[in-house]
Order: sequence, then C-alpha cells, then structure tokens
Amino acid sequence: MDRQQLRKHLLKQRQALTSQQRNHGAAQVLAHLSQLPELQRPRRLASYHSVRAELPTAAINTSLQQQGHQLALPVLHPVNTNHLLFLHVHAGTCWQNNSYGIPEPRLACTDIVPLAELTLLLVPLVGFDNNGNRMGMGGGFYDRTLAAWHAGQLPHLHPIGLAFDCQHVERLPNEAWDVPLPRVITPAKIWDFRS
Ligand SMILES: Nc1nc2c(c(=O)[nH]1)N(C=O)[C@@H](CNc1ccc(C(=O)N[C@@H](CCC(=O)O)C(=O)O)cc1)CN2
Ligand SMILES: Nc1ncnc2c1ncn2[C@@H]1O[C@H](COP(=O)(O)OP(=O)(O)OP(=O)(O)O)[C@@H](O)[C@H]1O
Repeated sequence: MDRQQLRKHLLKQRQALTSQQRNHGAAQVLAHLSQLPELQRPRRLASYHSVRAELPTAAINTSLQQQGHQLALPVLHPVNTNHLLFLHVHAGTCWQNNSYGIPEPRLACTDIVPLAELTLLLVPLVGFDNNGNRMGMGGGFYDRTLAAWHAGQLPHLHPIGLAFDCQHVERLPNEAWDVPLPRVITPAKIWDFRS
C-alpha cells in the first residue's frame, strides 16, 4: 500500500467506530493523560479541536482546563502556508471555522502562545507505528510544528499523539520530514517510544 492508500485505509478503520466507542475511548485517554508526570501541576498545553472521526477532544480539553491547565488550540497561519499558530483559549475567545471546516479561535496577536511556552502538545494523527512515526491528514502542519522540537530547540515541550488503538500499524513508510512522536496515548495504553 502506498502512503495515500494507507491513509484511506486508516481513516476507514477510524470511521467504523461507533460514537459510544469514541467517547469511551476519549475517557480512557483522559485518564492516561491525567496520570502524566508533566500534568501534575498547572501547565500551558496545546490540544486540537477534534472533527469527524478523530478521537474526541471536547471533554478532554474541558477537563484539562478544569484541572487548572491553560489551553491553546491550533490556528492555520494566515501568511505562512501549512504552518500553525497556537492561540490561548479563554472566556472571551471568538470562534470561526477554518478552510477545512475546523473551528479555531479568531486570530488575535495577544492570544498567540509561542511553542517555547508550552509543556504539552497533543497531536492529532491518522496512523502511528512501532517507532512512533506518525501519519496525519497530509498537510505537513504538525511535521513543520515539530521540526524545531526535533532539532532540540524546544527542550520543555512534550509532544504526545492521541489516537484510537485501531490507528496503530507495525510500520509506516517514512519520509525525510517526518518527525517521530516520543509518546502516543490510546484508550488501551501510553505508548512510550523514547527508550
Ligand atoms: N482536528 C484537527 N485539527 C487540525 C489538524 C488535524 O489533523 N485535526 N491538522 C493537522 O495537520 C491541521 C489541519 N490539517 C488538515 C488537513 C487536511 C484536512 C482534510 O480534511 N482534508 C480532506 C480534504 C481537504 C480539502 O478539502 O482540501 C481529506 O483529506 O479528505 C483537515 C485538516 C490543523 N488542525
Ligand atoms: N518541515 C517541513 N518543511 C517543509 N515541508 C514539509 C515539512 N514537513 C512536511 N512538509 C511537506 O508537507 C507535505 C505533507 O506531509 P505529510 O504527508 O507527512 O503530512 P502529515 O504529517 O500527514 O500531515 P499533518 O502533520 O498536517 O497532519 C509533504 O509533501 C512535505 O513536502
């Protein structure tokens, strides 16, 4: 299977889950997240606004905020194509849909959170493998976001993929720009690829 066929196959796997399985899975992922040593005191973290068959993040995001963490969400960069900005979410946040139909905070410069100020980056994915290699929606947004982390420029940032167990494959074809994730959380467990 080439990359495109594999992406289609994995998207189908995810779409086959029932909404009950999805919500139950998200609750299990939240339980794993809440155990992370990095989240035992209030932190700044970035998540994503789930759409379609992705692991639902609404309850996860609300719960993390209730635990005292400051939440940021991705916004498509208005100038720098295929790059993301992360914006702090607060009571006054205005929302709008981006070109993919994903709700995002309206761009306000004062709400921009530099990656260097984030402790955790929750990353959406379509598939992941035994080495933490990730396949996403195909825009390269998170590969670009993770490039500085991969180069060692963001030592305080901990990227973590969120997925269903059916998104795991033995091996993904990898490309020069792919940045493997150090950890992925699924309903069944925390996958740690660091050692
Ligand atoms: N919830 C969520 N937010 C995210 C991402 C994501 O994967 N999930 N992204 C992760 O990078 C970025 C957006 N990237 C995306 C890339 C493609 C498509 C998409 O639906 N593609 C369609 C066809 C696209 C089109 O209309 O041109 C498809 O592949 O069927 C969605 C988001 C930033 N925000
Ligand atoms: N760091 C980078 N610098 C420049 N181009 C990049 C970089 N990372 C990825 N790209 C480009 O982005 C395109 C999409 O990459 P890929 O298919 O791996 O995206 P993805 O990881 O599935 O998507 P996403 O991260 O948005 O979920 C590739 O064609 C590649 O050329």
